[in-house]
Amino acid sequence: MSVEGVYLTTLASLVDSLKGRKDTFFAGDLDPEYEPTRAVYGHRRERVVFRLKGKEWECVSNILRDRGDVYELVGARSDSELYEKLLRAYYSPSQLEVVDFAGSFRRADMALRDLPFIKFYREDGGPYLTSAVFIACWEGVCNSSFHRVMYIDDDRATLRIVPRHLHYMVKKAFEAGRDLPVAMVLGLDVYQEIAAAMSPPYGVFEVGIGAALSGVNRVAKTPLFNIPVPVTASLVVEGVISREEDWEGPFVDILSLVDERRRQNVFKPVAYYVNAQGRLVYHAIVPATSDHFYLMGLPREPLIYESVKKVAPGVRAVRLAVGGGSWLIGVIAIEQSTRGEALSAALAALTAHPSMKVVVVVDEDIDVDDPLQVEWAIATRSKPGEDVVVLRNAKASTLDPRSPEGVGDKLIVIATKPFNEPWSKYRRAGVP
Ligand SMILES: C/C(=C\C(=O)O)CCOP(=O)(O)O
Ligand SMILES: [Mn+2]
Repeated sequence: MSVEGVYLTTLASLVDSLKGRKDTFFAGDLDPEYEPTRAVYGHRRERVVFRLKGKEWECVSNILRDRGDVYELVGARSDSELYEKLLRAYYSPSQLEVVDFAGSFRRADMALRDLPFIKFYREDGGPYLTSAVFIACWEGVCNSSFHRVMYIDDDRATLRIVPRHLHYMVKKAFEAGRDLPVAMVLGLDVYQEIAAAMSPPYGVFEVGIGAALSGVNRVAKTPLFNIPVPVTASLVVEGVISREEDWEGPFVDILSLVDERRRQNVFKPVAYYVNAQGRLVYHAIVPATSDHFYLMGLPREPLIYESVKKVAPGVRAVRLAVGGGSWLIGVIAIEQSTRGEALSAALAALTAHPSMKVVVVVDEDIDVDDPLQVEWAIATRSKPGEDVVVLRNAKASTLDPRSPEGVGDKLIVIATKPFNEPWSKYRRAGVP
């Protein structure tokens, strides 16, 4: 939601911009147990603003109700503009300017119980933070990524670390006989959130990507661990990811399934810092609702698009379908220019997003946002004996109960018109 071209570069300014808007539901004080989930489920088409009973936080949910909200925030009018903007930031992260930490944050006397932990679903193993971003640096490389955090007590919380960059840093620190110092950041602006979800190659600091998107490139280095954090954050918690393990989960994830309980490392807070305005604003992402889909899945689409474009220059659209939790099912629309291109496009999509389990390739006349059109394409344009490929035992999503330990099968469905056949047999009849 850029206001006349000015990007809303803090979560507080975004919340302020919602005041008086008809498309916002002001829910008042909510009990942190289930009430935020109920409010979001009851107001899917509205932004939801609330306070958590007994806590100081202003919370906002449903920031991203649909793709249109992402376009508006990034200043794009179409997928191609959105992808172009996200990829430009991805390949040209901003140079970060380091400013004085004391100018942006002040030390606060807080404990984990003061943070906006919410129990979202009956099946959740405890109250959770769902928009905490962890920033860590190891041997000159800094990384920023989302991790769900489960409250244990005032000094301990477990976080889910899937085997990506933070996992690698934690492993390296443990091999060196050390806990990993981190900054847990809450209330980041949405541009930094998108960047943290993009997963660029190891060595690229996501905060530079977020800065390129928002235009705010200022970071401050935390007093104890010297970790650069965006000055837009509401709260910074310095702490360590310790070698101690405890239970994390169960937790209802993006697929609306109960992700299993696992032994995970314990986060131990050391010092809390509130932004200089003293305003605690939090993005309460209700799992398996639109904020989750558009913050976790959508930032992967430009990377899938780019990968597909290498082998299929006529790629028209890329979707992580909401029916697959915006994570497991991809739909790719291409204008075919050579034989075999559709299969290569499917392989490129699977490579770009290893959590993708099913990929359907359709022609350019199919609307990738309309599951009925995708079904129609499968029904009329695919010949299963030739157009269905199953790959076994590849890297897969840890969220899929059919891919234990993140190893699973892939399904490719080519639902494009056979390359050499005429369109006349395959075109949908029009109404004159
Ligand atoms: C744990 C994850 C998401 C969630 O809790 O909703 C990330 C899963 O990533 P994979 O690489 O697909 O396992
Ligand atoms: Mn990274």
